[in-house]
Amino acid sequence: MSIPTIKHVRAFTLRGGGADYHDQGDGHWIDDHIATPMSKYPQYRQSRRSFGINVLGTLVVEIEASDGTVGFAVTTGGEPAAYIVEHHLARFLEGARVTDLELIWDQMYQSTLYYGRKGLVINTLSGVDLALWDLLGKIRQEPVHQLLGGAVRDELQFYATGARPDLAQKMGFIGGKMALHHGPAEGEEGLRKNLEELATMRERVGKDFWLMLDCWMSLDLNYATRLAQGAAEFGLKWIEEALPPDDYWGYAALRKAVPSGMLVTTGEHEATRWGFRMLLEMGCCDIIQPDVGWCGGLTELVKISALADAHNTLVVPHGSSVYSYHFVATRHNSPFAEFLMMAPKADEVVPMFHPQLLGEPVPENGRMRISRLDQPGFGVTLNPECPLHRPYDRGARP
Ligand SMILES: C[C@H](O)[C@H](O)CC(=O)C(=O)O
Ligand SMILES: [Mg+2]
Repeated sequence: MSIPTIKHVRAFTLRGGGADYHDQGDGHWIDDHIATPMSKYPQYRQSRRSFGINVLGTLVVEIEASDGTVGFAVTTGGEPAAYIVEHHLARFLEGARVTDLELIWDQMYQSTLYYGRKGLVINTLSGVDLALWDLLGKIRQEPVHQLLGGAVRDELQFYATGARPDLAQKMGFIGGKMALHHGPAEGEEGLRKNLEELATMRERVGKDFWLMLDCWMSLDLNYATRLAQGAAEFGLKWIEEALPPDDYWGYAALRKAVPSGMLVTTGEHEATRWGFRMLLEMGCCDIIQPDVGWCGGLTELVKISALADAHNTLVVPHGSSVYSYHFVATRHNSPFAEFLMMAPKADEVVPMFHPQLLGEPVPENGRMRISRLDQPGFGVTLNPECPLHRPYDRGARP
């Protein structure tokens, strides 16, 4: 059986929402006084865009096979990621077989170790890996969830991340996760406001609806512990990413300090099996939340998930739309998924990577039938109305 080879790899950039979901306009809930590690500087407190959260933009990776099939993926990374793809990573793909996922992953990872390991480089590698899975699915005419071993359930269930868990409840989601608004630099008054916002939302949604707080790396152990203790009264289900990602010791201590029954979650800014090994072996959290577009791609997420399973830890991937849906469908230890509310007021369901993808499925009544994912590859196409820019064009290969 002849297996197509990879003919050409191309990297493009795109602006305006999509995979770089923080790249939104004024008045969006996702940029409205959200606590961050930069909140200690008053001038960077009101807007995350003010400190550059959206400087990178979206990276689009396209991989063309010798039979003319093209796979693609989007992630965060923009122009510097495009440079890494075109000038460094492409060499490990062009000429390889489209089935060489493990070999290509290892070569991309080992060859960038001296400047990579986490962050931008692993985002980039993840984008390439996802594009390769898309290509393989298209060549085999199978959805990625089938390539992964097949779905273990008929539908996905979602919680919603956004400013309005009360509306998410009406839309059928199983829970709502709000961004924390005030960090330690805003003192006792900020802490009180955080708890008041939670109390108000609990009153609106009633007793049983899940409510979670996303702290986006903004707290210290003392503040996080006091927040968790204060939030217990309002039935907080989990406290997310309370501490900087490198503070494994802080997470382990926080997990012991939170009120019984409250979960500690983290991992969206962690990468590779080696990073997640730290979280798992140190007992840092109850749920890990890798982002498949940032943690090393699908090839790596499968390994991270197996490691988590052996530690009796759930894997609920961060955001990432179809790239997460195909994965969650296939794992017993991923019982539900996240849906990021990208409508500016979080008052309606719009596709998570809008406007960059076409054919991106969304939850209906908080659920999605797996059959919605039954298209070759990840089942999405690039929206031709979003203008692609190829900053490091190496031209077409013969
Ligand atoms: C709302 C959070 O600050 C962030 O923008 C998204 C996130 O961390 C999550 O969905 O989880
Ligand atoms: Mg988060």
